[in-house]
Amino acid sequence: MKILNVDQIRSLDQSTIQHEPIAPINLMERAAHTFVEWFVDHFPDTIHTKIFCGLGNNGGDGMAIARLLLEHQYPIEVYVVRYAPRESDDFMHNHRRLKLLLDSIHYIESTADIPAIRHNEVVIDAIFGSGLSRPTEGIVKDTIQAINRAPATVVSVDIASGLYTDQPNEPTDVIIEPDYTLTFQLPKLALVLPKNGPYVGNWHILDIRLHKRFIDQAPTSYYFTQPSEARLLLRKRNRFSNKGTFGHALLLAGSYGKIGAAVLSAKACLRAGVGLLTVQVPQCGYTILQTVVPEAMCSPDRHQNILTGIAPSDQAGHESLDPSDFSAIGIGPGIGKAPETLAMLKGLLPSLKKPIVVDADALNLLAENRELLNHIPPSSILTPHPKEFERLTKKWSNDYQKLDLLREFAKKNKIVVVLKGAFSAIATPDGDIHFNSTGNPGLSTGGTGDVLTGVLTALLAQGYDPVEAAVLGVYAHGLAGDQVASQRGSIGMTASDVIDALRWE
Ligand SMILES: NC(=O)C1=CN([C@@H]2O[C@H](COP(=O)(O)OP(=O)(O)OC[C@H]3O[C@@H](n4cnc5c(N)ncnc54)[C@H](O)[C@@H]3O)[C@@H](O)[C@H]2O)[C@@H](O)CC1
Ligand SMILES: Nc1ncnc2c1ncn2[C@@H]1O[C@H](COP(=O)(O)OP(=O)(O)O)[C@@H](O)[C@H]1O
Ligand SMILES: [K+]
Repeated sequence: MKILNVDQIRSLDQSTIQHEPIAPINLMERAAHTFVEWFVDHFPDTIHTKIFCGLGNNGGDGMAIARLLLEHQYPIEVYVVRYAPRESDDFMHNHRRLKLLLDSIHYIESTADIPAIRHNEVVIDAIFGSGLSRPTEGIVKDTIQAINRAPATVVSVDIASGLYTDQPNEPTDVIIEPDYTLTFQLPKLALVLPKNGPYVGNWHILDIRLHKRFIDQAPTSYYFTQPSEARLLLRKRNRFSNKGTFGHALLLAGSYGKIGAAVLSAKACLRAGVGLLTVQVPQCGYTILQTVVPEAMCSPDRHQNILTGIAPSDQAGHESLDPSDFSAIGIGPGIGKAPETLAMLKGLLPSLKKPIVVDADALNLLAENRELLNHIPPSSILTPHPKEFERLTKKWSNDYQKLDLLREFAKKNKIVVVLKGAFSAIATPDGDIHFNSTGNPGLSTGGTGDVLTGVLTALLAQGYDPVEAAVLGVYAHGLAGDQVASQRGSIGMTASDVIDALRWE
């Protein structure tokens, strides 16, 4: 699903009005209807609801929502924040209709007009939507602060009032902090950025049937992975397949005290459908790996405690590995940053031809030896969390700048970069960014990144195109986390739970 910018959204509204065709006021009515459908599903009709409206079309939505909630018998109060002398036409239309049904509509012109808001109430925030063009001030700012101080549940219409749709806010901006955002038709860039967490809450998309052809043709570099899109990426298995069909992956993982990282990646790699798996671990990990992941072959490193190289045969009879024998290689989980491990990377990278997966300390080694980036095979997948990404690039001052850095880094190095976190951002060598839609805070626990490395390595080994592998793998990883959360809650989720919950259907 595409993410469009504010100008495109405005044109999309116009295109819908022109081509469907539909009168603007009826489009507003449709938006209000979809909002109310969601609202009725989530809140009983006994709940006291205060609706705060601005004077533009977001306020118009609020007026229409108020009327529809009245029809559903909700006890509502409506407050119009009078910050300017002029209202939009569609606001005025809905204001007139509401006045016929509601004895009193309240107007907020000074702080004395702001009502007390109690904990057992719901606030609907319809002050500003995508039309926000400057920071909130005066009576709007006072009203927003009062709503934020109140213990009530807050639901924002389209986007929290005060939050820009596709550009950074200043830290001093006053913005509604909703529990829910119900956004129309398409996700907005602001909704997937970490710093905006408090101004977004749980957000959902309401389909208001805006002009599909316009959306299909609109240029964008931002996408949000929908379940149907992820499902389409999944390859069907041939009845006559054999284990050779699904590739042979090599994982280079683990060091003394971090063999668990190797175990987790290995198990996840198998659960993501790889045909054959070899794991190279330091010798201290050999027995562990052979015991807990018997499905994987294990190649012990020459070194007892760290990884030092894809070893040629030695006197102890350790078999030599040839990187070109593997359909995909994943490097990094738990490997540490010993000089010998760096030497291994330096020796290995230039010899590789196929895309690989690079994670964790392998990324930190790259950050400290940036010339190695030139030897990463094209279309490889790097999976930094924000701190690792900062080490690879530089500090950013806001999330929008971070996205620019991410895009440039992926383009310049011709690689796929998965910047992990809530709504992980996957940057492609072409400069597109796909935000993941699955996952939850339960995944913020040690080892889930190692699981992702195993999953991505398995998908590459099976021949998935690297961008598709990243989009599908990150989606499936998050979905597994959601599955665990729905069964046992998100607190206390472990990386092993996530592996067990991986499903490919
Ligand atoms: N155009 C359409 O067809 C539809 C629009 N819809 C609603 O319309 C909203 C956008 O409406 P508008 O474009 O009227 O804009 P808003 O209602 O978001 O804002 C109203 C106006 O306030 C002014 N303004 C911006 N920032 C301000 C500030 N900080 N202080 C004071 N005034 C400020 C601007 O002139 C802006 O146009 C969407 O978010 C959505 O809720 C929906 O009804 C769906 C259909
Ligand atoms: N709040 C969150 N919502 C969704 N996914 C999350 C959240 N926090 C972490 N994750 C996911 O969990 C994984 C954590 O990876 P990482 O930070 O490398 O952990 P580790 O190094 O401990 O394995 C990533 O895939 C990330 O996207
Ligand atoms: K709003």
